[in-house]
Amino acid sequence: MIGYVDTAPAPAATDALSLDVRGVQYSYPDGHVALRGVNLTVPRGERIALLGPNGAGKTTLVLHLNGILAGGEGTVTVGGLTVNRDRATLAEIRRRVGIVFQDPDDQLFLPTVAEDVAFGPANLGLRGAELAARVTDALDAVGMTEHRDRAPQHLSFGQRRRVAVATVLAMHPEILVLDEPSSNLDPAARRELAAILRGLPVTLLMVTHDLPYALELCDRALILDAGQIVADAPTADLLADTTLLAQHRLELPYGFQVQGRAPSYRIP
Ligand SMILES: Nc1ncnc2c1ncn2[C@@H]1O[C@H](COP(=O)(O)OP(=O)(O)OP(=O)(O)O)[C@@H](O)[C@H]1O
Repeated sequence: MIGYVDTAPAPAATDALSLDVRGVQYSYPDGHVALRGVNLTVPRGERIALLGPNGAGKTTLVLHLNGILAGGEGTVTVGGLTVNRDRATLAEIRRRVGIVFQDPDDQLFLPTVAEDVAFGPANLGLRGAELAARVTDALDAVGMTEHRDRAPQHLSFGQRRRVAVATVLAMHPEILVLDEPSSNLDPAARRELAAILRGLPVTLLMVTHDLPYALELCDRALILDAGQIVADAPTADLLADTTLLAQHRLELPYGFQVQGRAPSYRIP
């Protein structure tokens, strides 16, 4: 085990604790074991990068955070509420944990941007001025106000990703989970999205293969490999440990160097 890997018992539920994942194991119906006992604690307001090679279990873990996947061992708690199959609980969990999937087209399906952003809060029962304010604020937060009456399918990929973020922000989530937020963005769009994400007052968990993006946005990073968290440390320390990165098929871009405490942060 490397870094500050969390093997401690679950801390008591507190307002400062946004997410707690305890002993989560999961096998797909075909018997493939994807998660092998994941423990993870995220204090409110932290920004965390979830790194790991293809097939490590990152998406499987993310899908446990709002109950899309369940049924294995262990528990997931969001702001003190345990994820389970109860309908009322699931609805509240899905409000608290907003997931922005890699492909924005998975989240945009209505004729206009504003309607897509209104869809979630309208389902929560919001109407009138309150609903309008949710839409306006969410579009403002991602810099898409001027596009509110356009058809999502006429927007660029980068614009659609911003709208997908807005659809989640309109739900006032406690935790924003992003799957590969920088993929397919040009350098300017990548930088602009980073500025938006940095300014959001939410707990953020970001799955990414873009290690410089993880460094830019997240103070803390985890490596998940073969269904287990194998490192949990300040992002700079973790990315400075080139041996560790190589062990888990992670690579920094050519010429990119990180100053960190590697490998002194390792627990022997
Ligand atoms: N529906 C499924 N049925 C069976 N096995 C699956 C299913 N979905 C994923 N897996 C397996 O579970 C493991 C974890 O997959 P997962 O998609 O969570 O990895 P990942 O870390 O998100 O990978 P990537 O970086 O490629 O997106 C993989 O070995 C994968 O083959």
